[in-house]
Amino acid sequence: MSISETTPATTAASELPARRTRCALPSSAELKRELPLADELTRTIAHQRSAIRDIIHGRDDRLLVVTGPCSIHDEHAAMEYARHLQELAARVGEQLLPVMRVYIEKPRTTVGWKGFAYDPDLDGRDDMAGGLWRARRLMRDIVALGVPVATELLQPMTAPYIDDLVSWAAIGARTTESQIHRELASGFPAPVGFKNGTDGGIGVALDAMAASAHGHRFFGVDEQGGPAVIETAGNPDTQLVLRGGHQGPNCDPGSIEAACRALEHAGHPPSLMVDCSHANSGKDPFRQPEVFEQVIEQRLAGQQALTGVMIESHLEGGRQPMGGELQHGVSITDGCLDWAQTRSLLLAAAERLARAPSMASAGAEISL
Ligand SMILES: O=C[C@H](O)[C@H](O)COP(=O)(O)O
Ligand SMILES: C=C(OP(=O)(O)O)C(=O)O
Repeated sequence: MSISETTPATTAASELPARRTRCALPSSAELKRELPLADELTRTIAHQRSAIRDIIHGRDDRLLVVTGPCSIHDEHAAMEYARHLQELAARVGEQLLPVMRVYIEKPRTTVGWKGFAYDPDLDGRDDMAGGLWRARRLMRDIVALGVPVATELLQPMTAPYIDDLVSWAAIGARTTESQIHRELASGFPAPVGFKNGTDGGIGVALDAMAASAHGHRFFGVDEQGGPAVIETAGNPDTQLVLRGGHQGPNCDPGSIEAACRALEHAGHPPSLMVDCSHANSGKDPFRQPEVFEQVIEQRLAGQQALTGVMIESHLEGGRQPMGGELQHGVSITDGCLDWAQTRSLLLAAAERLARAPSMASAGAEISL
C-alpha cells in the first residue's frame, strides 16, 4: 500500500496546514522504562557488539553475516526467522557470526510504506507510537534468543528508542552522504556499516567513516524528549558496505581490491562487507547465492578484507504486494531469498571455511 493510497496528497495540500503536530509520542526514556532490558540481555548485547568489533578490526576471522527480511512487517514471521537463525548459529558459529536484519524503517526512492515503526498495522493509520513499542519489544525478544540484531538507522529520532538493542547498524545508500546520519553514527554505541551511494560511488562512504569517527555536537532530542545539544564521542567501529550501484555490481575481485586501496588511502582499516542484494544481484533475490559464492571464493583465495556479507532473506522467497491477504513470511518490500536456500548456503560456506587452512577454526566439522 503506498502513502498516496492512504493520505490523498491533493487533500493534504489544499485542506491541511503545511505542517502540524499529529500526536505526541512517548520519550525514548519512557519507552525504555516500559520495555526495559534485563542486565543479562545488556551483557549479551555487549558481548555481541564486541564480537562484531573484533571481526571488523581483524581480531576474529569469522565472517559476519547480516541476514534477514528486507523489512519487518509481521512479528510472528520475524520470530520464526530468528529461531531458525538461532538454530543455525549454533552449528556455524566457529566460522560465521549470523546477525538478523530487523529493519523497522525503509528509505524509499520516492514514496511508499516506510516500515514497521511507521505503520505497524499496514493500514495507513501510521500508529508510530505502537510501531516503536512493537519494534522495541520484537528486538528484545530476538536478542533474548541470543540472536544479535542489525537495523538501518534512518530517522535520527527513532534511534534512541532501540539503540541499546542493536549490535550492528547500517546507514543506507540514500543517506550515507548526509551529515545528520554521520552525526548519528558518531554517537551510536555499536558498529555501523556505511553503504556506497546508489550511483555506486564509494567516496561518500569513506567520507562518512572519517566524519563519524570524529565527535560532533548537533541539534537533537534528549532521552526525555526535549530539544538538546547532543555531544558524541566519535565511532571508531565503522565499515564500508558494497551494495553495487547504477553501473552494476561491485563485488568482483577487481572492485574489492580497488575498495581496499581506497580504504587504505583514506586511512581506514581494510575491512568491508558485501551486500549480496540490491545492485549486486540486479535486485533479483535469487541471484544472491551467486554473489555470496563470489565472496566465499575471494575469502578462500586469501582476501581477508572481506569481513562481512549481507543477505536479504525471509521464510519464503520473493516478494508480494501490500493490500489484501498476505502470505506468511513473504517480503512486502524487496524480494528475499527463502530460508531453505539461505540455510544451505550458510551451512555450505561454513563447511568450506572450516576446511580453509588460514581460518583459525580450520578443521572444525559442520554437520550438514
Ligand atoms: O532495500 C530496500 C529498498 O531497496 C529501498 O528501501 C528502496 O526501495 P524503493 O526503491 O522501493 O522505494
Ligand atoms: C535499503 C537498503 O539498502 P540500500 O541502502 O543499499 O538501498 C536495505 O538494505 O534495506
